[in-house]
Amino acid sequence: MEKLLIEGGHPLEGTVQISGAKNSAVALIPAAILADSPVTIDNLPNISDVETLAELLEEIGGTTNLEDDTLVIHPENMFAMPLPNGRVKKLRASYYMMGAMLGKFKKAVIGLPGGCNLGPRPIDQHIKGFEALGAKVTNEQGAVYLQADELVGARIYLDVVSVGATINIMLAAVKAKGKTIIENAAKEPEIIDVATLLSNMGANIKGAGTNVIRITGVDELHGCRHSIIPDRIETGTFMILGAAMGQSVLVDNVIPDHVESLTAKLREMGIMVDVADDQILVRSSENLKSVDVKTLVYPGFPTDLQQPFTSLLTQADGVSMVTDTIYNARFKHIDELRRMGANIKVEGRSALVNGGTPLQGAKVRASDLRAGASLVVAGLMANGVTEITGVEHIDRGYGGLENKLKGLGAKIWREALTEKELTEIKNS
Ligand SMILES: CC(=O)N[C@H]1[C@@H](OP(=O)(O)OP(=O)(O)OC[C@H]2O[C@@H](n3ccc(=O)[nH]c3=O)[C@H](O)[C@@H]2O)O[C@H](CO)[C@@H](O)[C@@H]1O
Ligand SMILES: C=C(OP(=O)(O)O)C(=O)O
Repeated sequence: MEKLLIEGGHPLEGTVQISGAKNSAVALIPAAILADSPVTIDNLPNISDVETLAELLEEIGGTTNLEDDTLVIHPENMFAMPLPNGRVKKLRASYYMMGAMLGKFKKAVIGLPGGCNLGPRPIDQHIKGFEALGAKVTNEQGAVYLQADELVGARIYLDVVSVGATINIMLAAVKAKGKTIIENAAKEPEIIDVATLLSNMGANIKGAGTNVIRITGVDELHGCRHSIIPDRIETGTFMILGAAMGQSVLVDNVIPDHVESLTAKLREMGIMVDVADDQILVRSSENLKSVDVKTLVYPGFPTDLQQPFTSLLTQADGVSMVTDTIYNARFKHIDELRRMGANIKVEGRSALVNGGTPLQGAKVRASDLRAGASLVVAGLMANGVTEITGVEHIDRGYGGLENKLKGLGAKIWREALTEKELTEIKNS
């Protein structure tokens, strides 16, 4: 196990290339199960979630070949191998194995997923969708058992707007008999990306990116080649870093529309944000203004940027209120920011950030992926050295983070954990 060390206070300058989107990649890889010939996915991020999913595909008899940022998936010999334990617990997106395997084999056994601990993350809407398509679903000893004689299209209204449920139902429905209509569907760009891949495989999907998705089932899906959209959360993280420490940070290979809510908030804070076709230039400012922010479903402010954005707000003048309407317990980073000198109070779903307190380097722990991002932002702004453990969470979603930051002039490096630190973590 490793830790990240950051010597704070160095300005950032230069260009950073954004990788393919994690939350697309982790759905596109399971989607390939549905094809009957090879699927090639380009622009993959170099993250552990991608590795874990490729390994899961191998467990069910597939072969995968990862070279640079391209993954070739051979689904021809896959079978309905039960996956009740093991790797499925390492990430959230293993839930897509349910929809994809149900769609392909009409049965699946998948352990309940892992992923970031953000408070309760039920999958009742996924199950509701599978059942509406005709599957019998039971939950036994921490694994979900799915079985259908045949899948038949249905009208499914999501009680909660859910990215995972929308994609999972699409995966299960593309080969079902007849028409499926998903109402109150999520509209995130990653959903359009998955629908694009499935359509290129031969699926018939209309309305992805709106709140009603119509799918007409087809008998066969074939292989194809697909390039992943840029990661809007990595884009936003580097924009926040630019706002925090950037003399001038050019975030390259992005889709600016996907981060409009963040661009607007940064401008409200007094940050200069220049938007071009596929690049965003961010320059910090001496006087950051406090702002209130509320996370919402897309195109609202993304919950996945709430934590890194909170770190930036610690340096704004005045009090900012951060409200997470998606995950009410996504505040595990706050205690760690307090260790670094931040003045933040959590009240219910909101964090009140009393800005303008200088941050000091400290030993902190990333409890989840974006908590890790928030501590990296804080560490770069702080005086002295910050040591971040829990790096395995950061590695689930940010590929080559140190190299990208070093390229901008940051002083950041990795070290192996000492025996004492390993024991402390085990006992905590
Ligand atoms: C792998 C992946 O793509 N992860 C993203 C996905 O997670 P994930 O797909 O898990 O998130 P959802 O969009 O499903 O969750 C949104 C809200 O709906 C609730 N809910 C969800 C499903 C369900 O069956 N029942 C239910 O009540 C959740 O508890 C949460 O409060 O979208 C989240 C919200 O943008 C992001 O933070 C995650 O980065
Ligand atoms: C919450 C996240 O990831 P996951 O859903 O994979 O846990 C995230 O990417 O911020």
